[in-house]
Amino acid sequence: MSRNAHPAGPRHGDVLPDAPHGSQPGDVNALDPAIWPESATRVGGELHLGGAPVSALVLEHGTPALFLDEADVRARARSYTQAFPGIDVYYAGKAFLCTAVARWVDEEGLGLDVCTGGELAVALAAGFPAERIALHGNNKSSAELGRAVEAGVGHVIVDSFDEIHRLIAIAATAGVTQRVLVRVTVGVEAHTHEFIATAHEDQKFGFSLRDGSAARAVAAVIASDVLHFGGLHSHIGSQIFETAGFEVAAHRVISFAATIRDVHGVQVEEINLGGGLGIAYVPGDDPETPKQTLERLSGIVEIECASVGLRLPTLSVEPGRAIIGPSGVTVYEVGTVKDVTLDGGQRRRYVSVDGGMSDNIRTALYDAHYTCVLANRASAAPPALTRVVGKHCESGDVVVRDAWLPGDVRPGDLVAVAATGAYCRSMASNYNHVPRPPVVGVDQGRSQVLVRRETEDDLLRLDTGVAR
Ligand SMILES: Cc1ncc(COP(=O)(O)O)c(C=O)c1O
Ligand SMILES: N[C@@H](CCCC[NH3+])C(=O)O
Repeated sequence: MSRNAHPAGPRHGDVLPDAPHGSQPGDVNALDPAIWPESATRVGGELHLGGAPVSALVLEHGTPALFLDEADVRARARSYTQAFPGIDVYYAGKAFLCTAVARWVDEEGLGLDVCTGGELAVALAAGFPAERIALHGNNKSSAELGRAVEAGVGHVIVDSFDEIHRLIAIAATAGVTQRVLVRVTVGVEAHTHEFIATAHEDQKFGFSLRDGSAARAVAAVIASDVLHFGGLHSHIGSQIFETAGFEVAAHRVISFAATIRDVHGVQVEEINLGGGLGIAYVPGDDPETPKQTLERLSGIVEIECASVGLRLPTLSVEPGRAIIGPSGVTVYEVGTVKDVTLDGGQRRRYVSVDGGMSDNIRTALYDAHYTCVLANRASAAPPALTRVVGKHCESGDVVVRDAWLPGDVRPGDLVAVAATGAYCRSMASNYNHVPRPPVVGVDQGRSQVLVRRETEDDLLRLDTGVAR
């Protein structure tokens, strides 16, 4: 298992100053359409997002800020629902959720996957139809389960025997029948960073197919008269480019569905193959289109079902990153530029920006790679290999490990980092008491604050002021 979220060998983002493959890119001002949202263009050298110049966006909203291209999010959501009619698509809210995004995906006809009471609260506050909400989580509390049952969520994906017992008690008290899917661990080693692979045996999610826990969980659900067994769920990991893992997962889940039919005489209504579809972060990343992926998954399910004589279940998926990731761009202001001399004499340039690991932990956590550009102007200066770092008191506070930026980047310039829509703001922290940045929707030249910037007052609001 690779440690790297991008395990496919050397690439642009891995280049060190002294590396033999450290060739300079052709044009450091270019915006690769595979990485940037469709509305990202340069007008007179300046980056425009959602039809607005970045200087105007920053004047109004400050830096750092995460700009979300609404049309891009909606188009990606639609590309899933329209790619393959008949497949149910749930947007995985963990990638990023606020009430506006919940409404966008609702309007585009998707369901919503939430995995905590907090995400459920945001979905309900947005008026998201409860019957199209699915509740995940390996440690749902009684309060979270109770809230979900009371709200009438479409299904709960059960993940432990404790939870099944808890849910039976809650549904019985509420006098309702709750539909559930059983999350199974299929034993697949997904080709992604080990922290985001979720289908190998030795981790916390799901019931193992191998040791019989999944069979016992399904039996417990079927035996309960307040739970309705809706089907099976498998999620093998995140930022996955190869579909081989999904093929193995589908094969194992469908064999299990055939066993359930044979043992219990119960037809599996739905098979959810989870999320995990990768996106392009750096040049050369080449994910499949939603249409290609869904066609392939549905083809695999059809073949597997035919081979065991199983009636075709509804297929569902839960993309998060692939819907919201490429639509987000984080814009920072450069504060300092410093060149250091490495052992061996090479120089490395450190460009410090006004955010960092508090608004994007992925570089530090997963060795993730990003693409960035000088945003307020184009520059013809020779490119310099640059490390874009944050303002936190931590040497691992890196936003973009190795980027080619024009050699004349200076304090006051704006740097835009692409593909930050997923798992950046949603995993943001207040480390060093840095207020979290706003999320600003951009569309057709207009911008709207979706989540406002935190203030120092917000930080102090939780501090009771009690001395002891
Ligand atoms: C159960 C489940 N579904 C869906 C997702 C969404 O994954 P992604 O954003 O990679 O599509 C995740 C996160 O990995 C998950 O754990
Ligand atoms: N948070 C991870 C993905 C895993 C999320 C859901 N299980 C990332 O940033 O890539």
